[in-house]
Amino acid sequence: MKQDEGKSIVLIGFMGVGKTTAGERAARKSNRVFVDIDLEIEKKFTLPVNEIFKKHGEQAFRSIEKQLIEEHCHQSGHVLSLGGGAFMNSDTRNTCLQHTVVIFLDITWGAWLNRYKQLIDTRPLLQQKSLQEVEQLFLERRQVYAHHHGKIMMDDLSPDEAANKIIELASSKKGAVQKVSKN
Ligand SMILES: Nc1ncnc2c1ncn2[C@@H]1O[C@H](COP(=O)(O)OP(=O)(O)O)[C@@H](O)[C@H]1O
Ligand SMILES: O=C(O)C1=C[C@@H](OP(=O)(O)O)[C@@H](O)[C@H](O)C1
Ligand SMILES: [Mg+2]
Repeated sequence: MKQDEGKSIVLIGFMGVGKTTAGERAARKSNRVFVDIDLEIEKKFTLPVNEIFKKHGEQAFRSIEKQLIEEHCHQSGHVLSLGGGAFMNSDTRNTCLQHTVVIFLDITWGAWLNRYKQLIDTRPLLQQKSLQEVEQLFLERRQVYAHHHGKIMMDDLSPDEAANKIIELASSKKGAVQKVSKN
């Protein structure tokens, strides 16, 4: 990687927190290339995520997801929005933490609940679960998202405000991240 281009920024967090929306804006504002991993998976299967889960199963989705993140993590100067489940894979997690600046977009359960209805049609994992089970998943995953280089609380942020914070936080973390990657 050319040092002056900088590491890519990887956005993690629970489904619906705003990784795709804020990531696209952060990339545009900072002249970086934006990659949404879900969109790349959809292009590979030529199907929406929901249909991939139905026709090919979650395992097939996770396998391509892992492969695509691995490829994109080694590019410099990009903004990558991951799907909310991608970081549960320990290989993916370690690759991202080693080669990119990982930013956790966090949200409280109460604020997330306001988005639930607008998410359910397009997020297969929400369709199979009661609200209580979704909350359990939210809490479990939050512990895994705790492995990050920086965190932004999204409750009261517009997509543009979140994008500005992502750019600011990523540039402030550059030194610390370079130190980690040398080990
Ligand atoms: N900062 C925000 N404030 C309010 N709603 C948002 C915000 N960011 C995204 N949304 C809305 O929440 C939904 C999920 O956003 P999305 O970017 O797809 O999240 P993710 O990629 O984390 O699943 C979309 O309907 C989007 O319009
Ligand atoms: O949390 C998950 O396991 C998933 C999150 C989704 O992405 P978003 O986090 O962008 O909604 C998408 O990858 C798929 O529906 C599975
Ligand atoms: Mg997304």
